[in-house]
Amino acid sequence: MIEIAGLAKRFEVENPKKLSEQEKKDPRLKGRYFQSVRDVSFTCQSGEVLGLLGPNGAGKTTTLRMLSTALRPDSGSVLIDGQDILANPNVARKKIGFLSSSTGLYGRLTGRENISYFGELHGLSKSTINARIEEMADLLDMQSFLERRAENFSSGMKQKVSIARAVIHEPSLVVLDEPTTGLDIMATSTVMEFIQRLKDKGTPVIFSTHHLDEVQTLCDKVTVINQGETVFNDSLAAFSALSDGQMHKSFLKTLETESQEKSNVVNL
Ligand SMILES: Nc1ncnc2c1ncn2[C@@H]1O[C@H](COP(=O)(O)OP(=O)(O)OP(=O)(O)O)[C@@H](O)[C@H]1O
Repeated sequence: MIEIAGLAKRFEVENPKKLSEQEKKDPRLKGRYFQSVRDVSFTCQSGEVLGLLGPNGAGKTTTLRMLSTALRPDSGSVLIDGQDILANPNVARKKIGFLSSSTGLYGRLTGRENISYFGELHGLSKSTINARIEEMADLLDMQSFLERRAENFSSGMKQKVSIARAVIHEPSLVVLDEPTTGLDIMATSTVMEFIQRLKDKGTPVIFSTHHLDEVQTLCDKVTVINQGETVFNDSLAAFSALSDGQMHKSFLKTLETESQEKSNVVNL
């Protein structure tokens, strides 16, 4: 189980001229700092899939990077199975499988070598790595390109190898930043089936997405972030009930939530 409470992260603005027009008007901009994440809280238990939603720039990636220890929060806590991961980042790296939206593959290595390299970094034996790769090659439909160099992979091939690489060590929590962005329908459904399989095994999965159909199909819980703050945190059923099952309307409704009402909506 993972418990996140009161996460916050601000960045120093190096060049205010480079801010977008939207960022210049954003209430999170305070002098020389942009408060990307102001107050984010949610929990995800064994066997649950949590969908993290929010408009562009809401703070989803920043939040997921803090969970994965790639970024250190300014305040707040992250507990995995009761362990404080901010105090024990190495424990966290063993327990979490993180798919970042920006990490690339090594182009000169084959798909297999890219995955294997991460397995070695995690201290797995050659035989364990090979067995895991075989299993994931089937689940993620990678057999046809596993021995090819990654430099000419399509987006779908890259994403499948990146996912396999992120979970090679069988982490107890999987965090995926927009896992299906840019993928075609076949690759998307393979990735979704893979998430479903993790769920069936009892592994909690947290993933960010802009695709509400994925949330409807896979998620038990929904967390919506707007301008760096949690504005909704409850079950999929409660999210759906905000607007008689019309997911996009539910989403828009959560964004209308005033801060004063937040404490009523956020149900930790
Ligand atoms: N290293 C950084 N330095 C300065 N500002 C940053 C940094 N990282 C993120 N931000 C800003 O913080 C805000 C939140 O960014 P983040 O990438 O977390 O949003 P997001 O919800 O993942 O958006 P999207 O849906 O577009 O991927 C954005 O305005 C972004 O420009």
